[in-house]
Amino acid sequence: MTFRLEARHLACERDDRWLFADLDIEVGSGEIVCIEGPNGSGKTTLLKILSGQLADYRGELYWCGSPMRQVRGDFLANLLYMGHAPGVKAALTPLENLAWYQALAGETGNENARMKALAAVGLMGFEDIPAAQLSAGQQRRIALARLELIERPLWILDEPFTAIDRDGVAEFEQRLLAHARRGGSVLLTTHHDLTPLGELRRIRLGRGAVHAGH
Ligand SMILES: Nc1ncnc2c1ncn2[C@@H]1O[C@H](COP(=O)(O)OP(=O)(O)OP(=O)(O)O)[C@@H](O)[C@H]1O
Repeated sequence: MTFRLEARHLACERDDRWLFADLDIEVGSGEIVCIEGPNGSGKTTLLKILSGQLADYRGELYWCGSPMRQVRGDFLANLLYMGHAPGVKAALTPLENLAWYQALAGETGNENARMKALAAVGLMGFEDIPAAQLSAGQQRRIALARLELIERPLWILDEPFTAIDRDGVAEFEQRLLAHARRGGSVLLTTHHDLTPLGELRRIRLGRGAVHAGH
């Protein structure tokens, strides 16, 4: 399947200033797009708009060429969004967290697949320990196991590498690349330096560049 998410003339105002204005973005099969910019430049806001979580913006979103409001259900069925916070339930074990993610995605799955996903993110041996007792990086790895477990072509990831160690970042970067090479796509923010690759495009947001002027 080939697909494309497009934003045209996107603009968003916060606190009487434009975070971005007249912004065009496209991401399609096989592409990785990294949104860069300093703290407060609007990266999280932009990813929330592109993943359909915010409505207070100007401009148009299209999924596979159709206006988003007409194809929202299809778009959401193809999207895996991972927010800034890891979104891990502290009282649940890694295995239970993965079962919970699957339930949210409308899937039942099986324990073998969940164990395989945990092994892939380096959590073998920790599967039955409540997440509250795991380190910040291990909790982030539980969240990242979703990428292994839930098959969605478009990944929108807000700071996915927070608290991940250097070797882990290199491994996850390879996972993003493998996803793109299988025809998937990734839209992400990260303060890590990603390896420059053919699949990677960068979009830079500025800080408080334009005042809204009312
Ligand atoms: N709901 C909101 N209401 C008012 N202002 C907001 C809201 N959400 C975000 N902002 C403001 O918009 C600006 C951009 O925030 P955003 O979280 O998108 O930045 P960011 O580039 O992701 O930052 P960081 O690198 O620190 O994560 C900030 O100044 C923030 O205070």
